[in-house]
Amino acid sequence: MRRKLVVGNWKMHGSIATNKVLLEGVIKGVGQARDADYVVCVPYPYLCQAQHMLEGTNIAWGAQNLCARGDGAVTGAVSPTMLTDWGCTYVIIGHSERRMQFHETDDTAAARFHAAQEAGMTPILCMGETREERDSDWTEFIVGRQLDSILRRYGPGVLKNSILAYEPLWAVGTGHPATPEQAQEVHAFIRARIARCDAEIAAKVRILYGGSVKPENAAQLFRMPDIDGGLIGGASLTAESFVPICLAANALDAATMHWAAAL
Ligand SMILES: O=C(CO)COP(=O)(O)O
Repeated sequence: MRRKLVVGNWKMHGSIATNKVLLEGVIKGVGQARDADYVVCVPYPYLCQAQHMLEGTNIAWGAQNLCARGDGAVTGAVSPTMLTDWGCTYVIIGHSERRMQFHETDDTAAARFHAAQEAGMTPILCMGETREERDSDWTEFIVGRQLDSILRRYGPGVLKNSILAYEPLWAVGTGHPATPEQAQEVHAFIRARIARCDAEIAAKVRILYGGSVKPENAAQLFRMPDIDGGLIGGASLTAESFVPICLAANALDAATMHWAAAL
């Protein structure tokens, strides 16, 4: 039984004042929801604020990227141990915006994925195809390649302490999410590909869906058998939209768990 997980990716949004309102709202709305896991991935300058406000709550915090190298002469970069110093337990790796705008590759994503784990954090590896790639029927080729960049280097064992996220680029920030069936199809593909290496790990790894998840569509997406929660961009920026998404995951999980326990 996989616990649902909802991760907010604030991207490059926020200020000390607006974060305070947002986090207070999320703590109030989600504080009692114990049947799923919650994380917010904030811009680096706000890690201190996130730690200060979230320590002792049921909401974890993380970063949106890291440098694979240890402390050293790398101007502008942030090392894994700097993140753990601020209590980060999660870090997003290989987001499509990093791949497209900062020329990150499968290779650098793999190195950062591994560096995050070495520092004791849980990496959230993002994968997904563009609209053109989907229209050309390349979805499985692209997502398979992105997944294999990790599997081929480190083997399936590294997935024990990691999260995978399917984020089709055509759904990110567009207001046009994948249908639950479209997302499920790719999630099942990812799980089956891992199962070829290790069936037990494949059954346990959590795979999130990201791309225009909103309160209106979260429950339908989270109900699919291979969708274990969401990676939320725009809708994670206000408590009014983020809390209902978190609660959708919580309610589903509680309901399924009770159902499973009754069997
Ligand atoms: O990129 C995303 C999360 O990482 C998804 O963004 P949106 O929810 O704004 O589509």
